[in-house]
Amino acid sequence: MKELKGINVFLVGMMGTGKTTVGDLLARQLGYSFVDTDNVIEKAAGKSINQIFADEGEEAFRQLESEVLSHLSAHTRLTVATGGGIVLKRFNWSYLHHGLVIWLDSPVEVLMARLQNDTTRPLLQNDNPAQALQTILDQRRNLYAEADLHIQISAEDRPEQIVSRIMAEIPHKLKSDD
Ligand SMILES: Nc1ncnc2c1ncn2[C@@H]1O[C@H](COP(=O)(O)OP(=O)(O)OP(=O)(O)O)[C@@H](O)[C@H]1O
Ligand SMILES: O=C(O)C1=C[C@@H](O)[C@@H](O)[C@H](O)C1
Ligand SMILES: [Mg+2]
Repeated sequence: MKELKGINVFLVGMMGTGKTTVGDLLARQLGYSFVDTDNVIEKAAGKSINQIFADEGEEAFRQLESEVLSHLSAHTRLTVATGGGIVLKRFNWSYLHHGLVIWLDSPVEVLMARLQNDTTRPLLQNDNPAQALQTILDQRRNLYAEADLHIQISAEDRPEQIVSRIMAEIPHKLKSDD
């Protein structure tokens, strides 16, 4: 899309909101390459995110996440699916704000329905994952809201529809910033 002038697009939002799923489709539509920071971290570390959290702890994971983000920011024409917690470090925003940041915002019930049988999110491996999701969203809502574009997602929205909405919104967003 020519209006973007090659700047990177970052998808932020809660676990299960669809950053990886939507990001891959969006990259194709934009003619961009797709990168997922969680996947890059897993490949670089040679182990799963669960294993990184178990062996080294969340803070070590967050350090790796910042390093990956800083490396990616040397490139252009990327659609980046970020980890749900990328917004937590103020430092990360110095990279995110060089691109266009899109918040994919799904209600906790939708996230829960999607992730209830998923064991790959370490922060949800506890007795009450629905409560954990709600607590995390409450802590991060104001941070996600710093995104340039807010896309609200309901249970019926297919990934292709979400991509269409994003494609329609991007030119408006860039124009209004002129
Ligand atoms: N719009 C959608 N409709 C139905 N299912 C979806 C939709 N978006 C994503 N999913 C499904 O929800 C699950 C979580 O999606 P995804 O892995 O893309 O989320 P994420 O935001 O990347 O999460 P994380 O931050 O943990 O990496 C996957 O099983 C995916 O297939
Ligand atoms: O929301 C979060 O804190 C996380 C989301 C995932 O993308 C992974 O980065 C990891 O499971 C942590
Ligand atoms: Mg993901």
